[in-house]
Amino acid sequence: MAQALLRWHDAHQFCSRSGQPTKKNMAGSKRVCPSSKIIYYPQMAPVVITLVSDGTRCLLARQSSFPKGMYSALAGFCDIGESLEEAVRREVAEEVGLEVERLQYSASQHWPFPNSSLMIACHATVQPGQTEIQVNLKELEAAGWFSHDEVATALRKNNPYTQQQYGTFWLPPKLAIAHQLIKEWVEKPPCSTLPA
Ligand SMILES: NC(=O)c1ccc[n+]([C@@H]2O[C@H](COP(=O)([O-])OP(=O)(O)OC[C@H]3O[C@@H](n4cnc5c(N)ncnc54)[C@H](O)[C@@H]3O)[C@@H](O)[C@H]2O)c1
Repeated sequence: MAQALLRWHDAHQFCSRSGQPTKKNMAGSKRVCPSSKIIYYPQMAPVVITLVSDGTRCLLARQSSFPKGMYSALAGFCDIGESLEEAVRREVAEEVGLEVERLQYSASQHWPFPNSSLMIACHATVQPGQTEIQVNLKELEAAGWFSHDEVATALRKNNPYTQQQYGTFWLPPKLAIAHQLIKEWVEKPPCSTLPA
């Protein structure tokens, strides 16, 4: 959190209107341009992260930049003007070609890498019978459905060091909200849902 704030100050040294240097306030909570009087506040980008389920399986995906063997839930930045529900539906459709039927909010997390994001985690379901995925290879390297047993076993054994070595499937570490979302699904598949 402190590092994220320091990075934000470092990247906002100049006013985008006047081009003049901005000044940090005593608390470090904002920067002001003495010339244009514009006040700059630290910002976070909202990101939706969604664990899609068809009732019995969950959908996990990986990007080529992920460590070898690691699969996670689908994530993507919210666009300007979008609601959380719209962002979830768009991201799931764009990345794997599925239509979200229902969604349920789970939790949120500040994520400082590489810049500040507010991760908004949701469970989503698709209609049984409409589960054929079309992986968008511009965004993902691979995606697939995983059974409850496969995911529960991966969670129990989750050790990035050995699993990367053997190239077996593993999940994000505990500090990531993706891990909590997957754990939640394994322990108690969501039952109360909101219309998407
Ligand atoms: N905590 C977790 O469990 C967890 C899990 C997955 C992803 N994440 C984080 O979520 C974020 C988004 O994930 P992703 O897989 O889409 O990331 P990504 O870094 O692959 O970004 C995808 C694309 O979004 C665009 N982009 C970058 N910054 C943006 C911004 N501020 N607003 C709008 N678009 C932007 C870029 O074109 C980028 O290529 C990343 O910061 C990632 O680290 C966190």
